[in-house]
Amino acid sequence: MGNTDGQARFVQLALCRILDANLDRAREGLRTIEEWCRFGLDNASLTDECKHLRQELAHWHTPALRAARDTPGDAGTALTHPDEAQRSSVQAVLQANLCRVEEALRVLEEYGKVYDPEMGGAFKQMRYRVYVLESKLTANQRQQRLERSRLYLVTAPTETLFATVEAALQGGLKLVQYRDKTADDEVRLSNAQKLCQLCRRYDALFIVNDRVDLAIAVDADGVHLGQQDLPIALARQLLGAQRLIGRSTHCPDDLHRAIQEGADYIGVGPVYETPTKAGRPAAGFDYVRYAAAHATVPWFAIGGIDTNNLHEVRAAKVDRVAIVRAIMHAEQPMVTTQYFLAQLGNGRSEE
Ligand SMILES: Cc1ncc(COP(=O)(O)OP(=O)(O)O)c(N)n1
Ligand SMILES: Cc1nc(C(=O)O)sc1CCOP(=O)(O)O
Ligand SMILES: [Mg+2]
Repeated sequence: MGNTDGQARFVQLALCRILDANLDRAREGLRTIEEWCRFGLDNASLTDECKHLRQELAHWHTPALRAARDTPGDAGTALTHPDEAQRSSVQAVLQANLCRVEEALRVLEEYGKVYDPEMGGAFKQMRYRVYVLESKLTANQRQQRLERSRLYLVTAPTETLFATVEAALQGGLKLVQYRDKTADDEVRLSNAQKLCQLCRRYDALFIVNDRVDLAIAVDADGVHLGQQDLPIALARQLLGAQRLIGRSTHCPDDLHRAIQEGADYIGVGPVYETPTKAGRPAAGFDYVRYAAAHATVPWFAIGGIDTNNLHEVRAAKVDRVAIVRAIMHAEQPMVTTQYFLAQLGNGRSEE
């Protein structure tokens, strides 16, 4: 009998320690996420949601559970994973902390059911709220990063593909599209995988041209679709709400349709005729100025833009440009990228 009592007390104590440790874990993780929502994203509603979740956790974190804490006797405190010592980017910090919160809430849900019948349901509900937070955070992150991008490198299949893209990333580029109209799928998949990893290392968005299947396969940030490519609605179904979809536009009708169909950004061009898109006539500056006045999503002027004509393009109220040859064929892609970025700056072009 005494033994059974002892066992029951041991189980109760272990339960309290599990709940205490996971309440701490979830609260710390949420606080880490909250700081980014507040100071990094300046997003009041996401900040508020983190705070409310933390307050609800605090409500369950009773003195009885805290009293069970035995940090010196906890065999787990010395265990760390090498990944914890180093995070490659803010994204990695957020991802790790979202996982941490979700895992902790799952543990709280399972063991909480034994401790207090109301705990299971409460933590389950919180876990779903964290999934929603994660979706909003991911979608918002990509949109915000897109908004901040003024220079968009669209690749061409050169022998120095990876070195050139890496040089541009070292120059500060934050948005890359993999475009290769001729390679076999096997090569495209492998190139897209490598470029995607490269972009992750430099905290840059990675978009795949034309191919929704490749974008999904390599977990890209989005896809770019031309007027002859898949409809946006179908791509959205396949890619989900969080990935970016870009659409090429060549005239005002294209622009309004793309925005109405839910494109996250549009290409506007060709500004000048270009051998990269041989046979397509220039859309010209009238259309560029129309886009400047009417586009309600980020838009990138594209087609024949280089360091010599950038000032003329800027004068047509262009804040964002997409470039193929001027960077892919540059002698010094890093320096050229830095030049474009410096010229594009952060603000609006001269009135
Ligand atoms: C940013 C950007 N704008 C336009 C295009 C051209 O897309 P599309 O008309 O589908 O032509 P291809 O690139 O597929 O030949 C683009 N890729 N990126
Ligand atoms: C791929 C592409 N799309 C265009 C459009 O107008 O939709 S122009 C273009 C080619 C841009 O290449 P470059 O910078 O070498 O001129
Ligand atoms: Mg296309």
